[in-house]
Amino acid sequence: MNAVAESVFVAQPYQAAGDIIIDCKVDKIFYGDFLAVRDSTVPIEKKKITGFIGPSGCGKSTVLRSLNRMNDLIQVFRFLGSVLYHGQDVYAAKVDPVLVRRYIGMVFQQPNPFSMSIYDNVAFGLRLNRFKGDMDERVQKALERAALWKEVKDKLKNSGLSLSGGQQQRLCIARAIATEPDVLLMDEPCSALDPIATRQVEELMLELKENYTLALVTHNMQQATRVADTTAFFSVDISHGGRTGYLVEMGPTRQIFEDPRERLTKDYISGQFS
Ligand SMILES: Nc1ncnc2c1ncn2[C@@H]1O[C@H](COP(=O)(O)OP(=O)(O)OP(=O)(O)O)[C@@H](O)[C@H]1O
Repeated sequence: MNAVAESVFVAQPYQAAGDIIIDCKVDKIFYGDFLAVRDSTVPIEKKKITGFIGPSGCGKSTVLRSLNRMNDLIQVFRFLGSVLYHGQDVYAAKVDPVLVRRYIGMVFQQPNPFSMSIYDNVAFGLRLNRFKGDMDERVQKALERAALWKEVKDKLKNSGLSLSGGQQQRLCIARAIATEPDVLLMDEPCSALDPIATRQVEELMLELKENYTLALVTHNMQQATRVADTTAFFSVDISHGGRTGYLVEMGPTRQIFEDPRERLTKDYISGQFS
């Protein structure tokens, strides 16, 4: 593909087979004057795992974090487009971003338990939301769903920071699901974990999709093939002297890896650039 063609490249929209829970249409995303992402339509299907892959700087995290307005915390961030969650634009003027994050939760790259007990970590969001129900039951349920309960049930008062890295990440997942969100955004959740802990978190993702919708940024292409139902491949357009990310292709993971439509996708997954 020559530079001019690449500069106007817009991916064919992915026609999702299932229900779409978040319909994200990025026109442009800026950090100050810097155009970070353009022209990317990324539908997130209900109770599926959508993987975001692509070279460094192509905007995977930027798009992921736009889905629950996490980037609002960055002053120079500007989003042009729409993110429809159950048909409602999360960027509409009257929408409270805190409420958006209540329904669309987030798990980060580095496990980041708070410096408090395992129990209090999981109860944190519930208390913030003034949860009035049975706290013990909800904490247990979240830890069970995060496949951590058996390992921590006798030491709930111990600090969350006393757990191993993999356990800490599962604790963060328990904290994120305790408030019963609909969608979990995961930004390279295994990059700080060893292979065994990575496998556990991947298995957990597959279990979680029975109840939740997941979107996952990963650098690890094997991980995308292992867990993602659908994969979105982003690249970087350097044709105008900038470094602007855009969606090249999105489709069922198998098709993206075994029979990609676009040359760029093929080159990336065959390791010809990174
Ligand atoms: N807070 C910020 N302020 C300014 N520019 C930013 C900010 N965050 C990201 N960027 C820029 O936006 C572009 C996209 O970054 P982003 O982190 O979304 O890419 P990525 O594909 O997730 O990269 P990586 O795989 O390296 O994590 C990059 O050029 C990056 O430098």
